[in-house]
Amino acid sequence: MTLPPGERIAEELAAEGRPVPDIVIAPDADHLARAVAEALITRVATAQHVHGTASVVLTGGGIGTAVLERVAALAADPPRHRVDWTAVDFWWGDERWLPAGDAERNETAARRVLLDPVGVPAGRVHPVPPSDGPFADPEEAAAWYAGELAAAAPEGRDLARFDVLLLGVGAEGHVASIFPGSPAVHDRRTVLAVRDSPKPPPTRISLGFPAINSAEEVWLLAAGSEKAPAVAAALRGDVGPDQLPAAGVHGRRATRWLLDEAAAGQLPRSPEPAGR
Ligand SMILES: O=C(O)[C@H](O)[C@@H](O)[C@H](O)[C@H](O)COP(=O)(O)O
Repeated sequence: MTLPPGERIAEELAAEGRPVPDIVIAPDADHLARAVAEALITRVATAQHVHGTASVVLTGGGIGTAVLERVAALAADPPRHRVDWTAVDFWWGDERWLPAGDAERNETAARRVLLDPVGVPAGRVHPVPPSDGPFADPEEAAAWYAGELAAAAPEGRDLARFDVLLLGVGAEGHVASIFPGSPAVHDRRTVLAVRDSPKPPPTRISLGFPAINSAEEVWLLAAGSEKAPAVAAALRGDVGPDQLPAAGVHGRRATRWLLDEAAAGQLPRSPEPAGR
């Protein structure tokens, strides 16, 4: 599999003194999902080696779910992939405010394709509350989820440790349920209710920037040519997070953009080697 790095844009960012994210470009969405799944398993295994446990924040969306399907397939080959699935905590970067078990909930998809097949224990799955749960409205549910994140904080930290936080990227540059020009962009809370989302359903709960950017590693996933303008603008840094929320996220230790060729289509590229 060819995964050429986005060398030229990295050089440009470095020349401007801006932090250089890691850019990986896979040939297509299928190869991307496989490559991200392999990388995620390796990262989780490493975190377990160091901390005894690992913690992953999941995203909704097509490529995010495809990655989890691939992780489940790889997990069926334990001699190659030694992850203890009973020692991985799963949180969500955003959720749709819908009843438990609704097919549109990010939790429902994640349980079906990965969490149930690999046998993650209930106590390690931390779903955002559903609309038919104990909370009267998404604001109350968001406040409760913020409390859960705080309660899981290791000593010396305010929030649970996130080893990897996955984020799909919308064509207009949204991440989690932080949409361009919405109040969520400026909200400093760790978890917030989102109303009037331009992407259905309209009511959602999302981590805010402070929680997203507390992750050790943030992995932004994008496949398809409709994502190319947002990806290029976010990486060039010429548009701020208010217009392009994807431009406002970064991990404490690493920020990785994991793209397919189509989503990377508007990035500056190194010249083709002579003779090709
Ligand atoms: O619940 C959601 O809708 C999301 O978490 C959302 O932020 C998603 O990740 C992006 O819209 C990308 O989705 P696609 O990969 O399907 O384009």
